Amino acid sequence: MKEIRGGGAPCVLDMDDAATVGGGVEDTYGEDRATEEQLVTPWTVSVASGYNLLRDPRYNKGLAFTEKERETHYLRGLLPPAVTSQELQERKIMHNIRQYQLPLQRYMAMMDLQEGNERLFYKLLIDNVEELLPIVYTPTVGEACQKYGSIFSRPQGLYISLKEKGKILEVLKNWPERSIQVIVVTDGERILGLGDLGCQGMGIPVGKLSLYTALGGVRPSACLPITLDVGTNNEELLNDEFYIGLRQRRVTGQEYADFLHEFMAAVKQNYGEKVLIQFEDFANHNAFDLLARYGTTHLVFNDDIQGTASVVLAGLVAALKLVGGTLAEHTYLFLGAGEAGTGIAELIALEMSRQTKTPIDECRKKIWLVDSKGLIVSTRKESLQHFKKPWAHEHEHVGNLLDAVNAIKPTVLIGTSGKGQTFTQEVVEAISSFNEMPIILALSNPTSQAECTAEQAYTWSKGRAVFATGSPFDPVEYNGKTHVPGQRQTMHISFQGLALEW
Ligand SMILES: NC(=O)C1=CN([C@@H]2O[C@H](COP(=O)(O)OP(=O)(O)OC[C@H]3O[C@@H](n4cnc5c(N)ncnc54)[C@H](OP(=O)(O)O)[C@@H]3O)[C@@H](O)[C@H]2O)C=CC1
Ligand SMILES: CC(=O)C(=O)O
Ligand SMILES: [Mg+2]
Repeated sequence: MKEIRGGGAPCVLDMDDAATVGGGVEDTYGEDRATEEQLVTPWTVSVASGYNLLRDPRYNKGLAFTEKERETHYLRGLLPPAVTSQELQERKIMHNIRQYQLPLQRYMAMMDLQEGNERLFYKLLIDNVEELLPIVYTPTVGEACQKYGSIFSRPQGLYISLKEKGKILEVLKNWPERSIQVIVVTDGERILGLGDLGCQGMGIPVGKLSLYTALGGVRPSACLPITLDVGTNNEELLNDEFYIGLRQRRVTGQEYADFLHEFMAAVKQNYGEKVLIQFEDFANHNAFDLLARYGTTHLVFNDDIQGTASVVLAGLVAALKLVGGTLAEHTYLFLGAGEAGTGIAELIALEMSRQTKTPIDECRKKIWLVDSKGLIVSTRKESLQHFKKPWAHEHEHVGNLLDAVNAIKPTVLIGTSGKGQTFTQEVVEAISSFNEMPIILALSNPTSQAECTAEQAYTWSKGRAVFATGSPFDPVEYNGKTHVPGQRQTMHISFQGLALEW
């Protein structure tokens, strides 16, 4: 047995109950065992009770507090008399959320719930994942970030700005939780395909971490969303009176590197070396360097480079069962040669190399990428960013995607450009003219930035495309056949904002 003393009465925990459950973090607060019937002791600094308990999202149960709990925790009179189950509360909230016409209103309702009753929020998310994922993550989170200054009510994570330079460790200590397992951090420079949203990128770490809990089972108290505010180059935000970040342009070079270094050191000092730091939506001129710099000293992961690659490879392996052939027998063409594009390309090449025992350089030759200047070819090598160089193959200059499709004749076309409507009718018809079942992945987020819509992909390929998107699309009817996840050979990956449908 051990005794924990807060400001109120001592609480006695059975040590077996406090045992480590997963990831090496002790379940100090009893969250792993919490059910609706059994209220875990509501520790804050002291045991929360009465009015404070109702305002503590981690322990608030709203009208689901039982008569006994209302008595024990000084809640009498603070709640209306009805006692309702969590299930009834869930039905009520879903009913209310569905009344909202605008996705952003639904997003705000979900954020309110997260701030008011965390367990109900996660129950809702888990039970209605297909419906609510597009609300708490892409596409709606993109609009939420664009308007974050206007809709901001309460902070949901840590904001660490240049004002805190030299004091980042102290700032981390202001966060109420000690046992952090996962940090998702952004500097807001490449939010989905929407560009630099500065401090308002906070919606991304908050949304991604809610998926860690809802889909991955990581305790909410072990998750920490962080936004590093190093300024923004978004003039519209700098001139927006509601903007919540620093009103200055981004710092770069040594000043940026020093700030990031202080942050990385402070995280390790405060939470130990086992905390996972997930970099999210950094611009590529920083993302690759951060991963390389901290890959050997910290437990780091870049979702856009590495996470995307793993779900796309998994999707391709599944697609090949339908289309036929091995990874090495296919030819790949990417639109977009940044984090997502080169990250996916590298993992495909690695797996191809593993499967065929062929040197990776040879495997890379099956993969071609187009960036804003055209096909990446060897004559451009000198001027290319380092992460593009491995993809500079021998070929004459090709200036645009349509010409590249006709020249390379890919069997797989992958969009990671962040630019909407770039898989035009000509492009889809071209790839469909020499493939019975072209694999087309329009991965850019949010929906407005998708390279093409599901309807366009199925219509222009005459229903033959094996199609996947980054943000979800409704089922499409083409020639009397409904192309919908769950019908035909369907696979659906809903993590990482990726919905693969075929
Ligand atoms: N579905 C998913 O799970 C994921 C989706 N994404 C999405 O992928 C997109 C890109 O992200 P990321 O790779 O990090 O971004 P980057 O900025 O690193 O890369 C974008 C790439 O697209 C190229 N590009 C931009 N516009 C055009 C154009 N009109 N024609 C040809 N190429 C163009 C850029 O060219 P240049 O280098 O010449 O500037 C660059 O190579 C985003 O929309 C993001 O939301 C990202 C991660 C996961
Ligand atoms: C899904 C994701 O991580 C992105 O679009 O950036
Ligand atoms: Mg991302």
